[in-house]
Amino acid sequence: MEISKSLTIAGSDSGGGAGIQADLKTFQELSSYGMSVITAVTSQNTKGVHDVHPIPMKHIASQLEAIATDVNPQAVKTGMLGDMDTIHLIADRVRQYEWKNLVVDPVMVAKGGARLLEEQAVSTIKQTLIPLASVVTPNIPEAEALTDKQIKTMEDRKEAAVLLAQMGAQTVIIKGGHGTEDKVSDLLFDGEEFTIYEGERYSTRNTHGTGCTFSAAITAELAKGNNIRQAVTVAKEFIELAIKEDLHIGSGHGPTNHWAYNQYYKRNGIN
Ligand SMILES: Nc1ncnc2c1ncn2[C@@H]1O[C@H](COP(=O)(O)OP(=O)(O)O)[C@@H](O)[C@H]1O
Ligand SMILES: Cc1ncc(COP(=O)(O)O)c(N)n1
Repeated sequence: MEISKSLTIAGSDSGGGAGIQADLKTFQELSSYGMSVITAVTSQNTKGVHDVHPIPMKHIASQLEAIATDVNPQAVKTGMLGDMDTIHLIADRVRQYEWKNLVVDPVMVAKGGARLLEEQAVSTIKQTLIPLASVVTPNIPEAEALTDKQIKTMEDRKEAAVLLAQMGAQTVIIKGGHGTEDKVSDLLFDGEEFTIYEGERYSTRNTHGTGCTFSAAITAELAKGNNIRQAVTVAKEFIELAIKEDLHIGSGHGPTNHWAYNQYYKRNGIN
């Protein structure tokens, strides 16, 4: 059996809940071999982001090259990119190496409020990365920033999804974690049809890294050859269980439980 390979291009979270660490844990749990290109090292814990050290461009490029000249990933995701130059570099290399199944998680601001992307770089994401995306996965504030639209209702979300598809993304998923409804609903638009993935909204502070984990799960499933709807179905179940069965680590916004999906299936005797 050929092993699927997934790559994350993102920031490191020393606290282990988001960024590269969440992505690699998710790839591992979903049986896809994980690789990483680190764009920045954050000094972070469940209480917030305390420091950010951007990785020099030259070294981001050499990490990308090291991967491309040896092991080809079947799916690639982006997370924290920091600035315009990094976005340009990554878009350029994704094209050059002909990497397919690009999942763009347009990370802008951490749950604690720290900016992880400079404000002027929002338009660079729109112009250079979204046109290459198989899937773009903004949360509601990110979708607002990318479309310059206020999003209050499901109709607003649908209009924003259409705008993001017009920017060139093949599939758009506007995540509903920041919504105010009792249920949490993620809206998928594939250029033709809307699908709403609705689930329980769990009341917990342990949601650090939910977006990273969700997009990493989509990436791992695409790397295995699944289509986007199959990938989102698994990713929804993975993130729901990771939030529901929370771990209570740290004194702030704790991480999600990356073991929960596999433990659930073991407990229920399903393989
Ligand atoms: N309290 C919650 N209960 C259940 N699912 C949630 C909750 N918060 C977020 N999610 C799910 O986690 C994923 C990430 O959502 P969101 O929080 O909107 O993204 P981000 O972490 O990028 O801000 C989505 O699939 C969303 O539906
Ligand atoms: C390195 C890194 N990447 C992404 C996030 C976003 O995660 P969240 O929105 O849950 O804080 C983060 N906090 N740190």
